[in-house]
Amino acid sequence: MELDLLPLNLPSDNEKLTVIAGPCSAETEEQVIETARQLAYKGCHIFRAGVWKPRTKPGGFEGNGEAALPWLKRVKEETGMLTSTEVATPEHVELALKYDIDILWVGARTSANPFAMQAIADSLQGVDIPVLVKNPVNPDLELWIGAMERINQAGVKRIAAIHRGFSSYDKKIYRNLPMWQIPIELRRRIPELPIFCDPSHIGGRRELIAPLCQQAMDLGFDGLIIECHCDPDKAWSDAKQQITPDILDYILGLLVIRDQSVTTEGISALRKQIDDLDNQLMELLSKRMRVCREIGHYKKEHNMTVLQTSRYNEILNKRGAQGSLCGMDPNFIKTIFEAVHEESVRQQIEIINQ
Ligand SMILES: O=C(O)C(=O)C[C@]1(C(=O)O)C=C[C@@H](O)C=C1
Repeated sequence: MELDLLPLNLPSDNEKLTVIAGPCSAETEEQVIETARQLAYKGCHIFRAGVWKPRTKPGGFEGNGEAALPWLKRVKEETGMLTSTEVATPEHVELALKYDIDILWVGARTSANPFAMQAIADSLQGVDIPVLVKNPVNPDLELWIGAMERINQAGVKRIAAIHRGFSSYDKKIYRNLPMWQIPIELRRRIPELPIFCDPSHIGGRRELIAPLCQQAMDLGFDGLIIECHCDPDKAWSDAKQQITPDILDYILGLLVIRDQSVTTEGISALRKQIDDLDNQLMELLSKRMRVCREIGHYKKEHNMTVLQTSRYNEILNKRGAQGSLCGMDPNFIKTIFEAVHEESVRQQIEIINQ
């Protein structure tokens, strides 16, 4: 199924970029209004605040619920900013609409659950409101697209994806692994779908927000959703990843926004070189596979196993080291040769079973 989309039609902060900013959670009326005022002063057009907070464990602050929605309404009245919040159930949708929230987003735990997505989609039948869908917690592109298809089937055409990274046991650098290849594949599959980056949840730490924003711009993302708090150290949730409106302004000021309208004419000669090199790679690969098939016949005649671990290891180590010397990431080389070996094994298995 293809998504039937319309432009989001959201105000941009500096012509090219849509920024949504505000606290992780709407804690108190004062905190919401103060943060919103500071953001509006810095030229921010869209305010975010979590009202219902899905926490990993019980006992944490789970949001003020409906009580916080009039605060967001006040933000809109007093600053002119659009407001947005996370919805996870049809009741949330109903209440958000009742309080004139302008933009809804669906969180990563909800987009991972088709039943929850369908219930939200059903509650949005006939409603024209932009809906931003975060990637599911697990790196499953089909699930992410499926979540957006459900919303789209309900008649919502202003849809965007939010890349918030993927949950992982390894939290050494990032809170959620960016796995950029997944939003890149989403862009390849649905080029007209706007993609926002959520550097706060990917990074989980203030220091990572600026480089993550830049990376998103380098990849041609359409917007950013960033957690901002008037007093981040005192935040009731996700304190480490929230920044002040001042810092946000500083980060956005330094951001280099790439020009997507530049034509690729100037690099056509270089692309021709790439085409020639790719052709050579293809020829070499097919020559290599021919030799592998020959080995396959030999293995069949001599009743040998296809998998030869010590040779496979030798190749991975040798080529990995060679890759480093040529300025390439050894993991990249490993991935390439793993794939080559996989195909070689597949072809040999076919041969020995003929
Ligand atoms: O050297 C072999 O035995 C091969 O069949 C070639 C090859 C390869 O593709 O490089 C394939 C399978 C083996 O596991 C090891 C290496």
